[in-house]
Parts: sequence; structure tokens; C-alpha cells
Amino acid sequence: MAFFKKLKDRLFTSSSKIDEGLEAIVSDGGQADVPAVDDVMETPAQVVPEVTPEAAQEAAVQEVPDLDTAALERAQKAAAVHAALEEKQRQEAQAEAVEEEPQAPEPTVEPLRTTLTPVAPVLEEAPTEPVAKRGVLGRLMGRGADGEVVRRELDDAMLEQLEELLIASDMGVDTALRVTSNMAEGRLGKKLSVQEIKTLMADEIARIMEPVAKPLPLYAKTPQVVLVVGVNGSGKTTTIGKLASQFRGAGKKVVIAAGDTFRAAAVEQLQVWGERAGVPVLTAPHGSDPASLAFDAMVRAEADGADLLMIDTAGRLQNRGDLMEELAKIVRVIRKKDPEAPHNTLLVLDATTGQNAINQVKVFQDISDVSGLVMTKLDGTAKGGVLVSLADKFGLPIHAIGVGEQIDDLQPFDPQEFADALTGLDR
Ligand SMILES: Nc1nc2c(ncn2[C@@H]2O[C@H](COP(=O)(O)OP(=O)(O)OP(=O)(O)O)[C@@H](O)[C@H]2O)c(=O)[nH]1
Repeated sequence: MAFFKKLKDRLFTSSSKIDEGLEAIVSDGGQADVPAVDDVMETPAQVVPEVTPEAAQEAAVQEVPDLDTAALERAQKAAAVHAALEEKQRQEAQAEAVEEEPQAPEPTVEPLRTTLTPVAPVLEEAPTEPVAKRGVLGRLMGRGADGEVVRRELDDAMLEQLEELLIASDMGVDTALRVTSNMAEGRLGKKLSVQEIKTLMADEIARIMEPVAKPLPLYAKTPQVVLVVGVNGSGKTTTIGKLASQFRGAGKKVVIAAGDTFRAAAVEQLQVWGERAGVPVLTAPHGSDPASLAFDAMVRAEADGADLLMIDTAGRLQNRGDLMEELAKIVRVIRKKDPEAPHNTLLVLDATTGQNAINQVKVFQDISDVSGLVMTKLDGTAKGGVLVSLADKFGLPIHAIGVGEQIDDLQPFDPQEFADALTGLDR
């Protein structure tokens, strides 16, 4: 699925960390399950577990002394069957590949991705080489090229290692514990492969995140005022630009107010994003009162018949009292125009700050009425697990995730897709 793969690729650093960690954990104390060819042929009575077809072929040539004759004969038979099977599968795979020759579909125009519905996959992945190598049955049985699957018994020691792995991905101790203990329920003593662990883990993570996956709600009453808060550098400007572009693409009229009047660079940056998104950006003289700009922006948005007004704000947490007063004043002033505004207070968080994002939520909840989250920079960080921790701890809606610096790099938050990408799971 192209869309899934894109997210997985974007979350590469997080997923590869969990991926590699799981491989290491399972091989530490795990054992290879060698598939018996007869088993594959569905005749379970004739199991040949100790001898792989390759070993048998080799043994037939070299007469390996520690294979007894009966076992050798069985294995040789198995090798012959295996070879015939492989050949059949190879032919089937070839035929499949010809049948499934992907036909380039018409490019699809994506609607308001973040705020309405998640984007459906546009293109299916072309069949890749490893799939062809593994053969049809091998794929179905979840076996590697050599037919081996390593499994490890789920015990306390392994659970502890899984917990540590999740903590290392910034999931936080409590959430990591919750995930692993739910994974363990009814499964202690069972032998699990990496793929099975990933599936359990991803499903558990998705279950935690399901209740918070909510697109930014759109209201009938306009202009809908969205106050955007977050520390400097968290990605507020970029997120406003990306959102504005998506709203505009969905036919909404958007106005942006550059409320961080004390930082010329921030205002300029927002103007650049406004241009990219094709949306007007209201600015005020350097150092002027952000609340007064917010009021003017309300007037302009009403006069223009705008659907949405997005107000950028300063993110100087160094002086929390000042920032709190600044935000409170903006809210007081815009309520003169609409007593229900702001309709949303969006907190933008930077995934690369890891567990620090938890503190930021606490602080911004203290100084403003946070209604939802956007997490940026999930691409290129190994700390993607923090989003699970946030969902678990605060239960605030997650409206979207930022996975790059380009205008299209804001995706709707899909819990299962995110969990699969985070754990590196290919279903
Ligand atoms: N890789 C990546 N970079 C991002 C993402 N979102 C934002 N950035 C980058 O993060 C940096 C800071 O983003 P801004 O949007 O300027 O952050 P801000 O919160 O507005 O910061 P100030 O302007 O300092 O208030 C920029 O270089 C962005 O390109 C993302 O999802 N992925």
C-alpha cells in the first residue's frame, strides 16, 4: 500500500529502531523453527524437523556421518518435493507478476486530508524482489528465504526487554508497561516470532491511540478561530501553512494572523507560507500588541467571509507569566467579536523533543485551553513513541502529524497505520 509505505518510510528512524531491537530480542534466546516440507504439504504425520532440504542435498553428496540413513532418505525425498514445490511456486509467482503488472492509475487529487478523511492509498506497491524469492507458500507461512522463523518464548525476561525497547523509543515507562503487559495477557510461555510480536505490539498501540484520532472539527459557524500555540521552533508556522493549504484545497477561505509580533523572522516565515498556501497573512508593526492584531484579524475574517482564521502566537516559555497574559488577552479580545472563540486551541509539539513534549502539554494546558494536538517532525526521529505516551496520558485529540518540511507533509492521524509504521510492521 503506497500510503502506508510512505508513512513507514517517513517514520524510518523510529520504526527501524524498534525493528532492530525486536530482531535482537527474539534472536537472544530464540530458536529457529525449521519448517518441515511435509508440513507444508499438509501431511503432519511425516514431519522432518531436524533436516533442512538444503542440508539433505548437501548430505547426499557428502555423506554427512551424523545423519542416519532413514532420516537422510526422508530428507532427500523432502528435498525433491521442496524443489518441485519451489519450481511450481516460481512459475506461479511469475504468472502472478505478469497478471498484476501495475497499470498507472490516473493521478488522484487528494481532498482535505488532515481535517476530513484519511487519504486512501493511491497506488499499490509493485511486487518486490524479496517476495518473489520467498515463494508463495513461504510468504503465506511467514517464512524467510531459507524457510526459518526464529521464535522466542514470551517470559518475564523478554517482557522486560520489550519494555526497555519501548522506553527507548520515548514511550515513557507507564505506557511501555501498559503495552507490554497487555501483550503478555494469556500469552506467557508462548513462542513468538518477530512478526507476531510486531503485530501484537502494533495492535496494542493502535488500541491506545484509537480514541484520540480525531480530525480537526469544522463548525458551521464562521469564521472558525483556531489559536495555534507551542514553543518556538516546534513547527507552528509550518503547520499553519500546511493546514491553510489543505483547507484552501478543500474550498475553504482562510485568513492567517501573524501573532508573534516580536519576532520579525517568525512573521516573515509565516508570510512565505501564506504565499505558498495562497492565503492572506495579516501582520502588525514589530512589537505591537498581538491581541490588537487578533482583533483586526477577526474583523477582516468576518468582512471577507472567511471560514477559518488561524492565529499564530509567540512560544516564549522562558517567561511563562507573560506568555499566559498574552494568550489570555488575545482570547479576551476575540471574544468581543465571538464569545465562543477560539473554537480550537491547537498545541503544536515537536516529536524530536521526546518525553519533553509531556511537560509542554502540561504547561500549555495551564496557560491555555488546549483542545487538540499536532505532532511535527515525526520523520527522522527515533522518538516517535512519545505520541503513544501523549495519547495514553492526556487523551487529547491528535488532529494531524507532520512528517516533513514540504507543504504536503501533514498527514491525518490514523492510529493503526501509525502503530504499524512505528513498529515497522508490514502486514
Ligand atoms: N522534518 C520536519 N521538519 C519540520 C516539520 N515541521 C516543521 N519543521 C521544521 O522545523 C523548523 C521550525 O518550524 P517553524 O514552523 O518555523 O516553527 P515555529 O514553531 O513556528 O517556530 P518559531 O517561528 O520560532 O516560532 C523549520 O525548519 C521547519 O521546516 C516536520 O514535520 N518535519
